[in-house]
Amino acid sequence: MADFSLHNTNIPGVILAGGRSTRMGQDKASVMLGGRSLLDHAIARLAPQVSTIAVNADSEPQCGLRFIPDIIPGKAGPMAGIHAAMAHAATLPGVSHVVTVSIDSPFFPAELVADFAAVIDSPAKIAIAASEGRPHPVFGLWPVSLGDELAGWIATDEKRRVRDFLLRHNVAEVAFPLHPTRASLLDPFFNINTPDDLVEAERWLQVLS
Ligand SMILES: Nc1nc2c(ncn2[C@@H]2O[C@H](COP(=O)(O)OP(=O)(O)OP(=O)(O)O)[C@@H](O)[C@H]2O)c(=O)[nH]1
Ligand SMILES: [Mg+2]
Repeated sequence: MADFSLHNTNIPGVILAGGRSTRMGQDKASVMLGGRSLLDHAIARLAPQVSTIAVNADSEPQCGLRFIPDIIPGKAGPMAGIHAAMAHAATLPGVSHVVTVSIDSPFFPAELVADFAAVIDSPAKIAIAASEGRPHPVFGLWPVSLGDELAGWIATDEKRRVRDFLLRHNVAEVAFPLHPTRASLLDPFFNINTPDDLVEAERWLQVLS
């Protein structure tokens, strides 16, 4: 039997909205989808699942939520945002893990945090999302105790690929099913990186029940 279980009433969430948005050509947080910004989509989807929400970005978003910039300078990639999330969550009382979601996947599962929490059976375990056999490691539940180690890894690893960091740890990959719509099945981690992806996301929004 597992000797550790996570109470999913005290898991803070961080929306990862940093990065360069090169392919989109504009800050993804303020990109509009179905009349709402991607930031508002992420907040609406995450709020029922977490105890608090903070936004990791380069500049303060106009949403009134706690703003946590990268601590490690130089746009070091998604792991820098995950590091900022861990450092922030480590200041909150009684918190062992923090969940991260990406700003550019607005259809992520409503059960994300509950399904992550269910597989955490030791304090140092990481859970990351997968769909259709592919991992989506920016969607993860991270032990806040890994903050210092992650900072050291970012400082020394050349490529700073999330997958390489995960290889060093106890990780559970949680597979999420495709989501039924009035058209075909939607990958809940559908990712908006380009203006064309945004057009496709608008089409998905029309057929979601
Ligand atoms: N904090 C932080 N987050 C980042 C950084 N780079 C990417 N991200 C986040 O990581 C996730 C995946 O980002 P991508 O879509 O791969 O990259 P992007 O920089 O937003 O866009 P591209 O420049 O088009 O690759 C998103 O949630 C980004 O906000 C970074 O340097 N710092
Ligand atoms: Mg992306």
